[in-house]
Amino acid sequence: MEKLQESVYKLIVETSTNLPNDVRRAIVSAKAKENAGTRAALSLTTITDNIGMADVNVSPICQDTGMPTFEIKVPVGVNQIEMKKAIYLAMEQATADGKLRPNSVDSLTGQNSGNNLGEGTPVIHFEQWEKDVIDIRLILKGGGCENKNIQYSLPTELEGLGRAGRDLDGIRKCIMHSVHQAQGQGCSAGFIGVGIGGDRTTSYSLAKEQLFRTVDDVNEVEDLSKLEAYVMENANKLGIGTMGFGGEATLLGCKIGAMNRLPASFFVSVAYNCWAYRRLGVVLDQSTGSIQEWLYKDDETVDLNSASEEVAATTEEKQEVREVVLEAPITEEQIRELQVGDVVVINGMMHTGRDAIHHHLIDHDAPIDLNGQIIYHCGPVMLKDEEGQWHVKAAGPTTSIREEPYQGDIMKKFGIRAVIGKGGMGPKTLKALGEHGGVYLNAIGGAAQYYADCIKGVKGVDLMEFGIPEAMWHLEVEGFKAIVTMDSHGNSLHADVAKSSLEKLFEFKEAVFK
Ligand SMILES: O=C(O)C[C@H](O)C(=O)O
Ligand code: SF4
Repeated sequence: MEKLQESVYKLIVETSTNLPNDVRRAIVSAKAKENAGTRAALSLTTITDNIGMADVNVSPICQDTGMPTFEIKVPVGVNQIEMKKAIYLAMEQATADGKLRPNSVDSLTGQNSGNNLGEGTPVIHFEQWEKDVIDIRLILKGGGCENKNIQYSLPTELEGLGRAGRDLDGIRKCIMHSVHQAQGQGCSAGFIGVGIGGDRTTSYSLAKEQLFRTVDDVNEVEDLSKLEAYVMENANKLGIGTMGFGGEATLLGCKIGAMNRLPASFFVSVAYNCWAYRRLGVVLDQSTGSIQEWLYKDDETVDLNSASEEVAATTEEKQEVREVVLEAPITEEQIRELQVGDVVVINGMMHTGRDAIHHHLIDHDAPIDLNGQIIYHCGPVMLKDEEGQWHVKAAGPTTSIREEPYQGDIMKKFGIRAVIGKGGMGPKTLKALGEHGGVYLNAIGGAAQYYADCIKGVKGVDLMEFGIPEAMWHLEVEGFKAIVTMDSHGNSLHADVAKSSLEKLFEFKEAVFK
């Protein structure tokens, strides 16, 4: 198995940097359905540009390279202990090369292991089979979409949909509800895997297994096939849209599996995967470990730009967008002029801050003067060169709602004027934006290459003890674009979309599968 480590390394790099064709086709076809010039179409263009940049740069599509999960089938007699060792070495190498972000954190101390290895990371599942080759599939599913997974225990009452019983229609309601509760926070438009039955653990595993089916795969079970088709048609009527900005494309794939359950239990588990649906596989020679075949790859070069031009030529509808250039330090007056829908173009400095920093700043001083400054909710992939200079390898926004308990207080305490993130924030932050004179800017989740390209210099780093993703990086940017989705006048696009999509969810209350 002398080639095994190298083969696994290639699998990791390709999975992190090169989105499979079935996913590309789904994204391109979603883009074709959005009217040119709308926020949804512009977001999808950023996403397709980002996919292309990751190809060229051979760098992570999204900075969150997720929980690496290997599903492996081996012939009887293959040494699984040796295989694990090779996987660990490949993981370390991919992390050192900036293809994976160091993502394994001690749950009690918060210490980042730095090499993506640790208790429970990576996830490796082995299964024996009768074939004489090794099949390794890898999924890199990020934390933001993982947080939007949901499990239902039937029967239950669902907001907007009423009673969900222990039948196909109850399952239908759970799935519709799951898409609604995710809103844009898992970087919609997304893909869902659904597991019906099992116990709480196996139900979720079954849901995740569905994510290994290709987007165009048709379910062999007739009832499930009908349900998959129903969900694809109707979840997209909720109007949540890409990034939760509203629009036609909310869900790009739905795959459902069922397994037996206990008489007393009836679980429906939904695994939500963002548009950055990174999963690939390889078939390996069992004696050398060399790659014989790639899975989820085909020879087509999917044209990432085709759809937008076609639609631009045939549609007249365009949203008028006002562009405002900002450079820190920003005054309260500048912030008060901004309205939901404006596009802000940022030049100059911004500072990253996410979970650990927000927790820290509540009862500590900031390492720099943050008055009038911009905080970017981002945990980048960084590499240090031989001269000790840091370089940004990937730097998209993280889900902002996690900072909801802290954000308003921190903005007021330090005089911060703008925060950039994705998925929006809640009423506490909205109120603080009004009182203090602050703004929330939504960047496109997952577009880590696109934003890394706007970062022209790393001017320093503080609080490195929190690990690379959680440290405070001081970044100089040029032409960094984000959309005002919460302003200082009490307006929130996120609250509006949550409300209108809930009203639409009510329309799916009546039984469909009797
Ligand atoms: O950890 C991150 O960088 C982002 C995360 O995947 C998220 O979606 O919030
Ligand atoms: S930031 Fe968005 S695209 Fe990236 S892993 Fe998180 S949910 Fe996925």
